[in-house]
Amino acid sequence: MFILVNLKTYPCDPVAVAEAVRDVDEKTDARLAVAPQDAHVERVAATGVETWAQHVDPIDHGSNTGHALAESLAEAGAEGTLINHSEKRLKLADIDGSIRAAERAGLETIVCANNPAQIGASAALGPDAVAVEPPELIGTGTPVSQADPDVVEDAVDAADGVDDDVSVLCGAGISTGEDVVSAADLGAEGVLLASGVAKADDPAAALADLVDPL
Ligand SMILES: O=C[C@H](O)COP(=O)(O)O
Repeated sequence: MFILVNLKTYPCDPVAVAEAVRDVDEKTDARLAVAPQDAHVERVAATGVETWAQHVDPIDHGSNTGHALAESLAEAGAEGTLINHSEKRLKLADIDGSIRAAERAGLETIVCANNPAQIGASAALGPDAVAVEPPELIGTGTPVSQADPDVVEDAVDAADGVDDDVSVLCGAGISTGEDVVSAADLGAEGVLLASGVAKADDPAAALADLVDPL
């Protein structure tokens, strides 16, 4: 299982969380990574943890202001990027452009989507993976893999129907190892989570619990 911890703009210490993720990653067969804010990518990557960007824009070097350039994030140490997160929605043409920008910079891609229909459309654009996240469950602590298993299974079917090389993750409310096991049982190859680690009193303990049953 791939466990991607999105730090969003939570007021946690990104380096401390990154070090905890790195330490847990070294003790489990699961693959763990962290997606910090752009300003923290370089410091987080320096810990040795697999580091992801939260977003890239569909742009190239040039006359662009206030954008996230894929090449710059890759140079800072990012190995992959989220695209179209529920909190950073893009138009279809921009999702396509962001995937192409990420590919140009050598970044792995996960396109997020609200539901199985959007997962199918996203898979058709050829990312490495897609992640289904019902927006109403994000940040609630109610795990999508247990509260809405159909949406995960339908997302897996939707992606497989378009391109079975595209991996499917699920996210929203995931915070325990039991939630991760439920996601795997539904066919997800990974989980995307945030508050369960970034807002935990003890992120290292929360991470240990996430991988314990794997
Ligand atoms: O990127 C992560 C997802 O939006 C899930 O967030 P959450 O784990 O706080 O529900």
